[in-house]
Amino acid sequence: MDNDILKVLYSKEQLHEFNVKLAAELKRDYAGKYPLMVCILKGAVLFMTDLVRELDEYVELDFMDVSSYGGGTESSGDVKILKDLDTSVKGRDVIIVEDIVDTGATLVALMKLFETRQANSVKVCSLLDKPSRREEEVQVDYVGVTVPNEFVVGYGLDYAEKYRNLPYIGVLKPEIYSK
Ligand SMILES: O=P(O)(O)OC[C@H]1O[C@H](OP(=O)(O)OP(=O)(O)O)[C@H](O)[C@@H]1O
Ligand code: HPA
Ligand SMILES: [Mg+2]
Repeated sequence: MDNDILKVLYSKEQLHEFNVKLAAELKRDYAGKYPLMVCILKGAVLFMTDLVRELDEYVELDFMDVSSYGGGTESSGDVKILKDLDTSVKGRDVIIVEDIVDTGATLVALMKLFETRQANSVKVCSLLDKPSRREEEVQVDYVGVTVPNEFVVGYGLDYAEKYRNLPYIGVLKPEIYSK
């Protein structure tokens, strides 16, 4: 897999630092609150499992699978719920945990949904933010790092379902996309 990578953007050590920073912000804002942390599958799974280990607070975890990218690098803009939550969000303080906010389409759909379901509060914690590609206006409350306008893979992020298990985040060699 390493051979397919053009450059590493964030090393394993840097990703750990982002998690420590984000956990400190969440601890400060959610002390004594027992938030419901919603991991958006599949991309956010590695991030959320590392983030919560830095938290040292009571939190509830749930998982939702939504998808808009199919196998490629462009959002279809059509967000489908593939797996819904097990928990009711009514009256809860929800933290949406994302690996990346790109066009914003996924988040807009989720914010609307949780509002309809009467969550007490909904905030967004995303490891990566790519504001250069935004098509929908969304507020990302907690950001690990702002990324350049490149398609990134690793640490949960895929290209055609591959590379999620890379321990770092990087950019693929151009020839990988033409295969
Ligand atoms: O801001 P957007 O343009 O909506 O893009 C961000 C979303 O796209 C990716 O998920 P994807 O739909 O590819 O599913 P996956 O997490 O299973 O890869 C990523 O994990 C975010 O959830
Ligand atoms: O840059 C990205 N990489 C992988 N998946 C994604 N989904 C939205 N943006 C990206
Ligand atoms: Mg994806």
